[in-house]
Amino acid sequence: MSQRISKAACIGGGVIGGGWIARFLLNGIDVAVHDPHPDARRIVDEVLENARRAYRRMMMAPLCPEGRLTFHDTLAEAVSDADYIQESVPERLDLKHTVIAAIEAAAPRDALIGSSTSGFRPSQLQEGMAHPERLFVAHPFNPVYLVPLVEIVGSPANTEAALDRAAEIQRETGLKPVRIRNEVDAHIGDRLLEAVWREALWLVHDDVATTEEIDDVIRFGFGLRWAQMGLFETYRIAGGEAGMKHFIEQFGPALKWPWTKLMDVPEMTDALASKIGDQSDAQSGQHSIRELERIRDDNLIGILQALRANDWGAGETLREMEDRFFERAKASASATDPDYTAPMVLHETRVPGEWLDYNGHMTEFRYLQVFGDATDAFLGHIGMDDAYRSAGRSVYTVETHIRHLAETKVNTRLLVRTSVLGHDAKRIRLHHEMVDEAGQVQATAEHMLMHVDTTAGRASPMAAPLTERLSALSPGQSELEVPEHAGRPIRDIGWPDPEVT
Ligand SMILES: NC(=O)C1=CN([C@@H]2O[C@H](COP(=O)(O)OP(=O)(O)OC[C@H]3O[C@@H](n4cnc5c(N)ncnc54)[C@H](O)[C@@H]3O)[C@@H](O)[C@H]2O)C=CC1
Ligand SMILES: C[N+](C)(C)CC(=O)CC(=O)[O-]
Repeated sequence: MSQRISKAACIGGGVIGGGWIARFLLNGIDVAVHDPHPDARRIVDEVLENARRAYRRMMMAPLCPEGRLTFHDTLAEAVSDADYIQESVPERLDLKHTVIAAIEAAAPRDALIGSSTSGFRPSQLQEGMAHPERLFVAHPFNPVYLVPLVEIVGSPANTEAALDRAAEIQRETGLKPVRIRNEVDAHIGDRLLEAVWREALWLVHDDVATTEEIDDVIRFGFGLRWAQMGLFETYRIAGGEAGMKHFIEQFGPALKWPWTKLMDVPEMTDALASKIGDQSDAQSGQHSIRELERIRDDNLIGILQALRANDWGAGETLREMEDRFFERAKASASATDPDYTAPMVLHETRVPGEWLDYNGHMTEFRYLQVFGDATDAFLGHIGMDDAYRSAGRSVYTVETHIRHLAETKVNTRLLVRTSVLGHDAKRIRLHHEMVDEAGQVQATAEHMLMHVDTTAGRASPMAAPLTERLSALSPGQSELEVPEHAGRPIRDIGWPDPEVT
C-alpha cells in the first residue's frame, strides 16, 4: 500500500536538512521548515537550486510538480500539520532531546519522527519520550537528494509495523531504505566510513600520503568497485573461480598483521588540522563548495545513470523513482478533464542547460523527447496505463514530422498543446504545438500512432477505455481547425541545375 506523505516538516535546514527538504519537495511533498539560523532560507535555496539542476539532468521522466516550501519561526508551527517529521539538528544528544520533546508536544499524534543522527542509537534519542515508538533513526547520506541510501534503525520500543511504514515512506521519496537489524552506535555506514577515515588521517599524519593521493587511491581504484558491488561481492570475484572461500583462505591471515591502526586515532593537534586543511586547499581550493557540489552531483548522476542502464544497485532505485514520476504524470494527465473544443495542455516542462547544443539552442532530439512525453501524457489521459498494457496491448508511433520554428533557449517553460486530427479503430493522428510562456510557437509535431497487439506483434483495434475516451473527445476535437501544415511532406527541392550554378 502506498505510504506517500503529503506534508513533511524538516527541523534543521543545514547540510542534511537542506538535502531532505530538496528530496521531499522534488518528489512533490509539501515541506514546512524550522531553523533559527539567520541564513537558513538562503542556504536552503542554494541547496534547492543545485538539487533542481541535478534532477533535470538525471531524470528521464517528466519532473512532478514541486511541493510547497514554507519557513516557520517556531518548531510547533512547522510540525503542527505534518504527517512525517525529519529532525536534522546538530549532533548533540542534549539538543536532540530538547528538539524531539518539542516535536512530540506539537506534532499530530500519528506523525512519525525520523532522526538524521549519524551516531546515536534510537533508544538514546527516545529517552524521556511519552511515545518512543514513533521515533526511529532515518540516517541519510550526503547529498540526500541524490544518494538513495537511508538506514532505518529502530529500538525495542518500535513496532515492526511502524518501521515498515517508515521504510515505505522513504521508498516513496526515491530512497533505498535499509533496515538495520539491531541498533548499534553509528549504524552501519558510518562505522565503515570511520574506519577508513581514521586510517586516512594516520596516513596523512605519518607523511605516507597527501589528501589528494589518498583520494586518488579511492576514486581511481576501489571506489569504482564499491559503487556497484560493495565489499563482499567484489571480494567474492577477487577469490577467482573458487570464490569467497578461497579469498578468505588467501587474505584472511593478513587481517592479523598490523596493517591498519584500527581504533587508534591520531591526536587532532592544530598542526595536523592545518596540514590536512592546507593539503585539502591545494587539492580543491580553486572551487567554491557550491561548485564542488555541482561537480559531485554531475558525477553521481553519471554513475546512477550508468547503473540504471544495467538496472543494478542504486540504478534500480533511480529507475523505480522514474517509473513513479511517469505514473504520476499520466495520472495527472488523466485526472484533468480539459475542454475538448480547444487543444489539450497535458504536458509541460522547462529547458535545462544540458539540452542545448553548440548553436546555443535546444538540440534536436530533445524536441522529440518533449513531443514523446506529450504523446505519453495524451495516451495516459485516454486511459492507457499498466493494466491496459499488461493485457498485451499498446500504442506505437509509426510516423513523425517535426517542424522547428524558433530557437528554444535555456530555461524556457514549454507547454505542449495537443489535438487529435483524427482516429479510426487502430490509428490516432496527433498534432502537438510546443509553445513558450508568451505563447510563441517553438515547434510542431504530427504523429501517426498505431494500436498494436504486442503479443502477436501486429496492428489491432483499440479497446475500452481508449475507444470510449476517444469517442468522448471526438466531437470537440473534430471542430478544431486543421493546421495548414498538417499532412504536408518535406518540400522537394530537387537538385541544382549544373548549367545554372
Ligand atoms: N553532514 C553530513 O555529512 C551528515 C550529517 N548527518 C546528521 O545530520 C544532522 C545534521 O547535521 P548537518 O546537517 O551536517 O549539520 P549542520 O550544522 O549543517 O546543520 C544543522 C542545522 O540545524 C540548525 N539548528 C540548530 N538548532 C536548531 C533547533 N533547535 N531547531 C531547528 N534547527 C536547529 C542549525 O541552524 C543548522 O542549520 C546531524 O545529526 C548529523 O549527524 C547525517 C548524515 C550525513
Ligand atoms: C561525517 N558523517 C558521519 C556525518 C557522515 C555521515 O553520517 C554519512 C555521510 O553522508 O557520509
